[in-house]
Amino acid sequence: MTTQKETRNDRNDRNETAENGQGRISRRRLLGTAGAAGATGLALGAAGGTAVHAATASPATALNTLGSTGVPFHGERQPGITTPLQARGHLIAFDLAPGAGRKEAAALLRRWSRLAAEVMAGRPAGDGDTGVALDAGPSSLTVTFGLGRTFFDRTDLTARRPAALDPLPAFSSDRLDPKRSDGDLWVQIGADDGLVAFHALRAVQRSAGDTARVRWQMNGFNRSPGATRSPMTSRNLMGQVDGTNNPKPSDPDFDRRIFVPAEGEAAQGDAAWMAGGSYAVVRRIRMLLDDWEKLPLDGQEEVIGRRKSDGAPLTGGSETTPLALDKTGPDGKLVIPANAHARISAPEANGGAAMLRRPFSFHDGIGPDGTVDAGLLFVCWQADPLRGFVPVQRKLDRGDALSAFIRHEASGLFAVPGGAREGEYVGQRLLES
Ligand SMILES: C=CC1=C(C)c2cc3[nH]c(cc4nc(cc5[nH]c(cc1n2)c(C)c5CCC(=O)O)C(CCC(=O)O)=C4C)c(C)c3C=C
Ligand SMILES: [Fe+2]
Repeated sequence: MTTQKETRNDRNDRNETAENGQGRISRRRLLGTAGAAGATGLALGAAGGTAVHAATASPATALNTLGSTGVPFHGERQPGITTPLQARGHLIAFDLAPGAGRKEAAALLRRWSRLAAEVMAGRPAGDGDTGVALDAGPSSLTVTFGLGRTFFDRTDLTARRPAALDPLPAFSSDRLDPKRSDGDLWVQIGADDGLVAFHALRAVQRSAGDTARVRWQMNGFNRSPGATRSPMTSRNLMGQVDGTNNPKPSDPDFDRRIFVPAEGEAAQGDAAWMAGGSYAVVRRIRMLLDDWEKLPLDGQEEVIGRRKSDGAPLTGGSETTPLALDKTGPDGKLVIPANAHARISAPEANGGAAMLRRPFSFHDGIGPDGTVDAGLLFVCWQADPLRGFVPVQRKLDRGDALSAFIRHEASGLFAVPGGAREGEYVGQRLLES
């Protein structure tokens, strides 16, 4: 008989175990880890970030590195923040059901955390597993949990709500649909396989039981690993190389900008439970592709300030060359226009404000107005939205050339607590202290 603790593809490995300091894992899996580490280096090029990979392939199934690459659920930080962009994504927000309070919310987060640890390791989702992910390895699945502003009122924890969850300011270009915005709880699911991602999504939905109801769901995608000759920064649905100037985990101030510190002002008092956590701003940004695609190439490049072919600044060099913001052309005009998106959003133009952008593209067919309903599920991560998303969006709202081609249609801000240690669940430090 196969136990739930076993990997979907790991049934022959039962007797070949070795201690890894965190419990027992299969010897073949340990060997596989070394192989997957090579793949980690490849994957990092897509989004930057670190993920510890544990492979789960057995010789019987000979998974390639895409399927066998796994991301651990337990750790100081939640997965899905610095994990390289995955090919598939689901964003889903829940509201606690009437009558569900702190006790029920704690039980739900405990259930979800257990479930996430299982499916991220490539194991079944418990009794009644749907079988959708049978045959597949973990495929870089990540499940990330966040708490919305209203969660704290529903659970009588208003006094512990961090100031960073104050509502985002209204922006003049907002066209937000409240039904597709906010939510008590938020779950981000990413994987490099569509079936593995869907399997986790359904398991999360079913495990919500009577405690929480789906408020909204959005489905997205990115380029699949291996689709390009070598690992490259991904493109968005406007065709631009998008993600070049993201903060890198190797930057000296990366942790300070993206994660709430364990010590210092931000970690004191009522929000100490957020140590190691981060704040996610989620925006559904529709792209007005019919208008964008009519714009000639040089016009498109001026909107961003970078070449479309390779993402290099219009001032020359390659993708990673810094923008020469002061450079003028023979006509005396700035080569990177004053309203170019890359100029306006740069940290230098925003008092150093920075965020880690980790989006998914979306395509939901044709909208009621007959135009394509596609764009960017913009997800950005920061230690404090007032030093990340807010100042940058304020600036973009006032004079970004890209504004004519996009529409912000939904919005959410979520506190994403630090990772759960073994035996712990996400949010436990808030809910049980
Ligand atoms: C408030 C934050 C931002 C929103 C909203 C946003 C929307 C958005 N961006 C693109 C395409 C590109 N953005 C690029 C760079 C870039 N964008 C932001 C912020 C927001 N973008 C930042 C902070 C940066 C980096 C600026 C820098 O440091 O140079 C680029 C250039 C390549 C890159 O660095 O990633 C593109 C292309 C779209 C299509 C979009 C909404 C749909
Ligand atoms: Fe941008």
